[in-house]
Amino acid sequence: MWRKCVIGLFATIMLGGCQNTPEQTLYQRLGGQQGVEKLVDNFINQIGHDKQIFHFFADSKISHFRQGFIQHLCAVSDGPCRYTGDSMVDIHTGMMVKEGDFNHVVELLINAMDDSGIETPVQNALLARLAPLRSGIIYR
Ligand code: HEM
Repeated sequence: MWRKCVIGLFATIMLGGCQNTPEQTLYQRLGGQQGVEKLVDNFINQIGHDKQIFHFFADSKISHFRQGFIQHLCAVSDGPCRYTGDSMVDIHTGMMVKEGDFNHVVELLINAMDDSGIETPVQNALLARLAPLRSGIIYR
């Protein structure tokens, strides 16, 4: 009798638990809008202190880059945004970004995610979404 009750209770908790915890989007796992904005601010801070990458941004308007990158990350992570900026190819054409530069920017993004306290599985999920963009960014 007790055993049946315990099993019944366990099943109820498990099913209830499933119903109450729908799968989170990557955007939510990044901390939503606040989390994405903090991540981009940490990323800009990383770029600002980096000798290899900073020169690419020397003529850029950082407030415009910030808004565009936030919107792009929000859209890429299934957040409630639509990216309205130029394509990755159009933006990065003429920069001649080398493979090593791209890899270094990824490292800076990882540093920024560490600074934000984003957990490794969430970091990996975001990097997996950005990796396919590589060919549209390098050697253009
Ligand atoms: C996964 C990698 C990358 C992603 C997702 C990405 C995404 C973006 C986006 C969305 C913007 C537009 C922001 C706006 O609206 O102004 C942008 C701008 C820019 N990106 Fe990237 N980017 C990546 C890698 C790189 C790399 C490797 C470099 C150089 C080493 C770079 C250099 C720049 C520069 C200089 C701008 C500003 C252009 C301007 O001032 O108009 N990006 N990027």
